[in-house]
Amino acid sequence: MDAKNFLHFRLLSPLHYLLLVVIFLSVRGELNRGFLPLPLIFPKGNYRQSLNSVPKTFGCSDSMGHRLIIQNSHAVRKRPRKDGCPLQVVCIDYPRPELENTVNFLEAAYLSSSFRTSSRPVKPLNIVIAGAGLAGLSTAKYLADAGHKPILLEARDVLGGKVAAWKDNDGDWYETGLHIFFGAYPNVQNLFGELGEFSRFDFPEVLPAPVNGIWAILKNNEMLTWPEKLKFAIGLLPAMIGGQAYVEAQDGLSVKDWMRKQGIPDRVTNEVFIAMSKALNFINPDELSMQCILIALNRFLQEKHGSKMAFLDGNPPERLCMPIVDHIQSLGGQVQLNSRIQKIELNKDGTVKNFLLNNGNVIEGDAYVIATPVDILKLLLPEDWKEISYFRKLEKLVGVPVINVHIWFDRKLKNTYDHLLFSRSPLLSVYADMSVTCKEYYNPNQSMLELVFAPAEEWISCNQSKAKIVKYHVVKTPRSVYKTIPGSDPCRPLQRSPIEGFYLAGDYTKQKYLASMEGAVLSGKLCAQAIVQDYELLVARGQKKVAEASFV
Ligand SMILES: Cc1cc2nc3c(=O)[nH]c(=O)nc-3n(C[C@H](O)[C@H](O)[C@H](O)COP(=O)(O)OP(=O)(O)OC[C@H]3O[C@@H](n4cnc5c(N)ncnc54)[C@H](O)[C@@H]3O)c2cc1C
Repeated sequence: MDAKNFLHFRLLSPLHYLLLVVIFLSVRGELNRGFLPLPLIFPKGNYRQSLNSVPKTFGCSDSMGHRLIIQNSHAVRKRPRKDGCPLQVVCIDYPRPELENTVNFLEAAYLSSSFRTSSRPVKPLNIVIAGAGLAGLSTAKYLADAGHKPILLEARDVLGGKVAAWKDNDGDWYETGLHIFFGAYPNVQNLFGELGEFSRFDFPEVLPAPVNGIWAILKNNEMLTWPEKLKFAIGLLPAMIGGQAYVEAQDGLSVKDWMRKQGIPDRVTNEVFIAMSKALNFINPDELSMQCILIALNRFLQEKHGSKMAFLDGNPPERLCMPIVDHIQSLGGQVQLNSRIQKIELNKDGTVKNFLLNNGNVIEGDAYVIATPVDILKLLLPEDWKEISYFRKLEKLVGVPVINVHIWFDRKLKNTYDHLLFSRSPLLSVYADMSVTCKEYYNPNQSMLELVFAPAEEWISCNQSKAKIVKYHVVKTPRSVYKTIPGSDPCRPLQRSPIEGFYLAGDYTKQKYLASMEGAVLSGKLCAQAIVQDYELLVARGQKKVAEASFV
C-alpha cells in the first residue's frame, strides 16, 4: 500500500465506521418511534397485581417541557418471564420522540405517579427515616405521596446533607459543595415539577444525541489532535453500542487501564479524563472505576440534553430542600432537625425495635430507613448484622474527602463565565463565579468564586493559609460521596435489606445514576417503592407486635 492509500485507509475507515454507527442508532430510533418499551420489570409472582396498579394513562414533561401522555396499552408478554415482565407503552402527543431521553423521563414520571395513584393504605405506616439529605427527603416525600406517615430525623440543624449551606454574618451563603444539575436528571426535574418549582431547561435545538456528543468531541481542536480524537471516538464505540450491560461489565477496570486497553493514548486520558474523573468522583483516572465514566457518558451521549448544565437559583436548603419539607408536612409527615440516631436497637429476632436518639428519645415505627452516608451507616450497624453479606460488602464503600472553598473578591473578576469551569490541575476540580451563575448570589460589582478542591486526601487536615483575600469560607467534607473504585459496584446495596422492615436510601445504594443528587433522589424513590410493595408484610408485622405486647 503506498503512502497515499495508507493515509486514506487510516482516515476514511474510522469515519465510515462512525457514520455507520450513527446511521444504526438513528434507524433504531425510527423503528421504535411511537412504541416505547418502558423498562419497568415487575417482580416475579406479583405480575397481575403490578399490572393492575399501572395507571391507565399518565402524563409528564421531559427536559424540553414537552408534554408526554402515556397510554398503558398492554403487556408484551402474556406470561411473566423469569425476571419479570416489561410493559409496552404507547406514547402519544409527543412532538419528536427521542427515545433514550424519553424512556428515562417516562420511568421517572411513572415511578412518581405510581405513588399518587396507588390505592390509599387502610392503615398508613409510620416510617422512621434517618438523614434529611436528598435521599431521605425523597424517601419521605414519596412515602407521604403514597398515603403513609414518614418521620424524618436529621442529625444536624440544617437540611440537605451534602447540599447543606449556611449564611454568614454578612448574609452571604457558603455551601458544602458546588452543585450542578444536568439535563440527564429526570428524577430531580420531575421532583421540581411535582413541587410546582419546575424550572424548564432552555436547551438549544441543535443535533440529536449521540451526534451532538460526537460532534462536540470532533470539533474541539485545542485539547486533542485529529488522530487522538479518532482513536478516542473508536475506543468509545463499544460503550455506545453495548449499552448498560457493557457498562456494568467495565467496573473492574480503572479509567486509565480501560483507556490503555482500548488503545486510547495517555494524552487523551490526561487532557479529558483527569478533569472528568475529578468532577464526577473527586479522584483521578488511575483510581476511578471506568464504569463511572461510562455511565456518565451513556447518559450524556444518549440523551440529547444530558450534558446541559444548570445551577440552582438560590441556596440549596431553602430552594431545594424546604419545598420538599413543606410538601411532606402538608401530607401529615414530620421532619425534625437536631435528631441524631445514636443506635439501632434490635428485637430478639434481629429486626429493628427502635432508633435511639442521642438526646435519649426512642422512636418506633412500622419500618425503618437509614438515609445517612454509607460511612455513618457502618458505624451504626448492630453487631448481629455485621456478618450478613449484604452489610459486609459495605466495607468497600468509603466516602472520599473533598473541600469546598469560597472566596469573595472586592471587584468583579474579568475572566470568569456564566458556567461551570473544569480544571486538570493537581488540586482544583470544578469552580464557578457564583456571583454570576446563581440568581440569589448575584452581585454586579464583586465576584465570589466557589471552588471544589479534589483529590483532597492530603489537604483535609491542613490549616487554611492567610492570604490577602477579603473573605473566605472553607467547608471540608472528610467523607463525601463513596469512592467509585474498580469493583465497588457489586457492593452497592439494594434499598430493601435482608432484615424485614429495614431499608436503605442514599446515593451509594443501587440505582442507575452515579453518586449524585439525581442518584440520591432516585434511591429515595426506590426505597419508598420497596416499602409500599412490602405494605402487607409490614402491616402483618405491626399486628404481630401488638398481639405479642398484649399477650405479655
Ligand atoms: C463538594 C461536593 C460537590 C458535589 N457536586 C455535585 C454536583 O455538582 N452534582 C450532583 O448531582 N451531585 C454533586 N455532589 C453529590 C451530591 O451532593 C450527593 O450525591 C447527594 O447530595 C447525596 O445525598 P444523600 O441524601 O445520599 O446523602 P447526604 O447528603 O450525605 O445526606 C445524609 C444525611 O444524613 C444525616 N445524618 C448523618 N448521620 C446521621 C444520624 N446519625 N442520624 C440522623 N441523620 C444523620 C446527615 O447530616 C445528612 O443530612 C457533590 C457533593 C459534594 C460533597
